[in-house]
Amino acid sequence: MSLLDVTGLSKRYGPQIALEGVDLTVPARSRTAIVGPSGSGKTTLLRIIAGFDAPDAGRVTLNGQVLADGPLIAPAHLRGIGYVPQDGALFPHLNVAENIGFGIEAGDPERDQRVSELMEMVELDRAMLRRRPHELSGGQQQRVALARALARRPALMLLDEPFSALDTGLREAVRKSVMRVLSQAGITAIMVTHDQAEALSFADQVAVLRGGRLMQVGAPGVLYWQPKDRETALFLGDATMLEAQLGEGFVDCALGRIPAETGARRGPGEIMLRPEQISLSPAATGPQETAACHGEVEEVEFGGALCAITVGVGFEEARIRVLVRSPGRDLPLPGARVRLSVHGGAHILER
Ligand SMILES: Nc1ncnc2c1ncn2[C@@H]1O[C@H](COP(=O)(O)OP(=O)(O)OP(=O)(O)O)[C@@H](O)[C@H]1O
Repeated sequence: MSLLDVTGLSKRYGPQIALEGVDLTVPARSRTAIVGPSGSGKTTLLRIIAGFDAPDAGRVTLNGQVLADGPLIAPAHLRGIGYVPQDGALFPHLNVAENIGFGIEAGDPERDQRVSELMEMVELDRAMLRRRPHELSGGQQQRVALARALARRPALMLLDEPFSALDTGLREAVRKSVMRVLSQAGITAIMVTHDQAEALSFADQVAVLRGGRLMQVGAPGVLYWQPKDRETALFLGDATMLEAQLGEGFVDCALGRIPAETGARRGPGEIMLRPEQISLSPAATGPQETAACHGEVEEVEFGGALCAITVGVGFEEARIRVLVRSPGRDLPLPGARVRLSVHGGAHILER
C-alpha cells in the first residue's frame, strides 16, 4: 500500500521551472532515493513534501490525507514528517539531550527515557548526552539529527543529502546504521542524494529527476540494467553505448552479434553495455578466433579491486571505445591485442 502519493506536481520560481508534472508513489515502509543532476528539482520536491514550500499545481497525500492541493497546503509541523537536512542543523546552544528532546513535549514524563531510547537506536553513547554539537564528529552530529527527527515518531522521514559532509568510510557506516534504524522503526524514507552508488544501495526504489521531470522510477537493479535513455544510464554508472541493428533476441554491433533482450523494435537502434559485462582474454590465433571480437588496449587505469580498461575496436573513423572493468591482477598493457567476450544481454535504449 502506498504511504505517499504525489500527483502532477509542478513548481516554478519566476520563469525557472523547478518541477513539472511529477508523479511519485512511495510504498509504506520502503526507502526511496531521489537522484538527478544539480538543479533538477530534488530539493524542491522534498521541500514541497515536507511542507516548507507550496506547489503551483498538483497534490501531495500522506496516508490518504491531502497535504497539498495546488497552493493550498497543510502546515509543515502538522504533517507527521521528519526532516534531516544536509548539515544536521542542530541547535548549537543546546546539548545532545536537549537537541533530541526538542521534538518531545516538555511536560512528557517519559521524555528522558525516550531520549535514552533514541540515543540507543542511533548507536550513540550516553556519555555524549551533555555535549554540544561542536564537540561531536560529523557522523555523530548526523545521528543526533536523525534521533531528533525520530523523536516525533514520523510516518515519513525525509533525508536531504544527509551524508554528504562525511568522508567515504564514515559515510557508509552512518548510512548502514540509518538504514537499520529506519527499518527497525518501520519508517518510510525518502532521501535526496548526488551519489548514485549511495542511491542504488540505500533504496528499494530510485527516482531519477531531470529538468524538473521524473524520467524513470524503479528498483535499483531495474534502473541500473534497464535505463530508458543514455543520460539515465550514464548517471547511474559507467557504460558503453553502441549503434546496433536490432534483431529478434540479438543485436549486431561493432562487437559482433550479441544476445539482447527481446523487444518489439527492429532495425537501427542504440544499445548499452555495462563495463562488468565484458571480459578480456589474450588474443589468440586459430580458425575459431577469426569470428571473435578483438581490440587493442588503449588505456589502463589502476583502481585497486577494480580497474578500468579502455579497448579500441575497429579502425580509423569506425573505431569505437569500449570500457571494461577488471580485477586488478594480470592486467593487459596498453597496446596489447585482446579478445572481448560479452556476458549477459545488451540493453536496448529508447530513442
Ligand atoms: N527559491 C528559489 N528561487 C528561485 N529559483 C529557485 C529557488 N529554489 C530553487 N530554484 C531553482 O529551481 C531549480 C530546481 O532547484 P532544486 O534546488 O530543487 O534542484 P536540486 O536538484 O536540488 O539541485 P542541487 O542538486 O544543486 O541541490 C533550479 O533551477 C534552481 O535554481
